[in-house]
Amino acid sequence: MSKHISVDVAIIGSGTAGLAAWRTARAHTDSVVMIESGPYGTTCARVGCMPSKLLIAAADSAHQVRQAPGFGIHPGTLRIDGQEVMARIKAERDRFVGFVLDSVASIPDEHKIIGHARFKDEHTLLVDEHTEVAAKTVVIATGSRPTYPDAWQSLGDRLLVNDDVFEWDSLPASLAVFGPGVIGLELGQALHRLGIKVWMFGVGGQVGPFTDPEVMDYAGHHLRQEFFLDADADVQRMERRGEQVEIDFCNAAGVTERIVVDYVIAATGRRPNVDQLGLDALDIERDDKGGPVVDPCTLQTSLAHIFVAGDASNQLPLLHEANAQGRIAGDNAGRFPEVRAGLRHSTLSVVFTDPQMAMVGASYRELERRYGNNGGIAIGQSGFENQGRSRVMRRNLGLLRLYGEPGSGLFLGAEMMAPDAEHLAHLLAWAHQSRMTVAQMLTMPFYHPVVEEGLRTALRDLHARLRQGPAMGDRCMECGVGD
Ligand SMILES: Cc1cc2nc3c(=O)[nH]c(=O)nc-3n(C[C@H](O)[C@H](O)[C@H](O)COP(=O)(O)OP(=O)(O)OC[C@H]3O[C@@H](n4cnc5c(N)ncnc54)[C@H](O)[C@@H]3O)c2cc1C
Ligand SMILES: NC(=O)c1ccc[n+]([C@@H]2O[C@H](COP(=O)([O-])OP(=O)(O)OC[C@H]3O[C@@H](n4cnc5c(N)ncnc54)[C@H](O)[C@@H]3O)[C@@H](O)[C@H]2O)c1
Repeated sequence: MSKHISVDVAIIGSGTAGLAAWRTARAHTDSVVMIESGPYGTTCARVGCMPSKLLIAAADSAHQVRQAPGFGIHPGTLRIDGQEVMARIKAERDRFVGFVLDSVASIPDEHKIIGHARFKDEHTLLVDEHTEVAAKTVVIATGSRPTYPDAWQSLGDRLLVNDDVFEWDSLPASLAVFGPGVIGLELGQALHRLGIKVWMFGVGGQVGPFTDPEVMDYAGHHLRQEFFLDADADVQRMERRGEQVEIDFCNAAGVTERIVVDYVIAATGRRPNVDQLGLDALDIERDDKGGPVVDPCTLQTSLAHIFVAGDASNQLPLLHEANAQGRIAGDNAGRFPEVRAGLRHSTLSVVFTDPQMAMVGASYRELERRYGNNGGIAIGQSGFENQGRSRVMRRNLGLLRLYGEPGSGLFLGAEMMAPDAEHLAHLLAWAHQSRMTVAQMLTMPFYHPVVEEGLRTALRDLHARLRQGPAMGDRCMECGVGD
């Protein structure tokens, strides 16, 4: 090691969590370093949230053109220029990355080290072979990376992960997407709507983030109307043939079918980047996947001066969580040993499919565990097929299920595939974090005609099932003209 430094706080990773940790730690001390082994710019801006939403925005545009005849509008032949689509995505992506690079540039040079960090011991990090950092506290904010079966490596450059999609100069003709989870569905549906022939394969029947079987069934059924989706696929063979990939799978009729695609996208989950940190050098408590056990309120590990934030913590791999966790961990690392329990928000996640998917508060599976599966919770629901505003917009697809606690009437959580779920989910998350009862939520104002009236229908249903309000009629008034 050519250089030895000593600091109060060392942060490993300069993604969303690392940058947030740097800002909050800096409020306590100027003796902070942030170590980064890859390019600056964050996963969110470079290969995650932002480019994926840009791709989806282009796909939405194509979809609206295709939907226009349903309103009596006939825009003519749709032409999708793959080069222009990708050029806009990359230009806007670069703009978002540029904002992050600007804020990284504003961090003093002495606070930044380039290289891969690993632990030598509880208070010492080695960065590549050039710097040894002695730190009073450490924040691990190393993010996550895609994971897929090793055997798929044989596909060479025909095997892609999300990062690769955003480097395309144009759009391919055909794809197989493995993993109908969050990334697979967002990318797969968008690419299908951009004219690519998409086959999507899953395991075990899981679709999207859902744990409520009714919402999952609804989503699977609806998505299958749009593109090929086998959520419990029997894929028998996958082999590279020249510049393409040949896949044999057992189709719904039980017959082996062969497809040939330009690329395979692996969207089969992500793993925290904690396996190359030299954790074996530490006597730190680990979970069953080998990651450090992390206190959700302080973000401390069993070694009190080592914190984990963002995707690396393996809690909720979402952007706002990375930011919130980074702030808590950085604040605690800076103020150590006077650590504080930070505010953890109610769970809120949104998948930008069409219709969107969302989860709020406790999931159905969590509540089943907590309350038992013998009717322990009350469930209210509403469909969006006949919801007034949704029908007006011809976006009348969706199922919203709300969970409430019998007796107290507390709102516990929700799972949904619904129009504008991103907005419904925020209302519900705010109510959940405010610990509102279903009765209190029903006293809130609802405009007309809006998608939120569908939420009110589900709340009334839940209220009735909690036996705190009148039974729902077969048809609710607001589906048509409103209250
Ligand atoms: C395709 C896609 C779409 C997404 N869409 C959304 C969305 O719409 N909404 C949402 O909320 N979330 C979304 N996410 C998730 C979100 O992007 C992540 O939760 C978030 O970016 C994680 O931030 P982070 O700081 O934990 O990790 P990162 O931003 O990945 O930062 C980790 C950093 O640590 C560095 N590093 C790793 N190991 C070391 C080491 N040993 N030494 C030094 N540096 C190291 C890495 O190079 C990296 O720069 C999406 C993710 C993907 C992949
Ligand atoms: N809108 C958003 O907020 C957003 C968008 C993208 C990603 N993310 C975050 O990134 C995380 C990771 O996303 P992801 O989609 O990679 O993971 P995921 O866990 O959501 O989905 C992985 C899917 O792959 C399936 N699978 C696993 N092995 C398989 C195999 N061999 N063949 C076929 N299918 C297989 C799983 O059953 C699951 O359905 C998400 O949990 C989310 O937190 C969020």
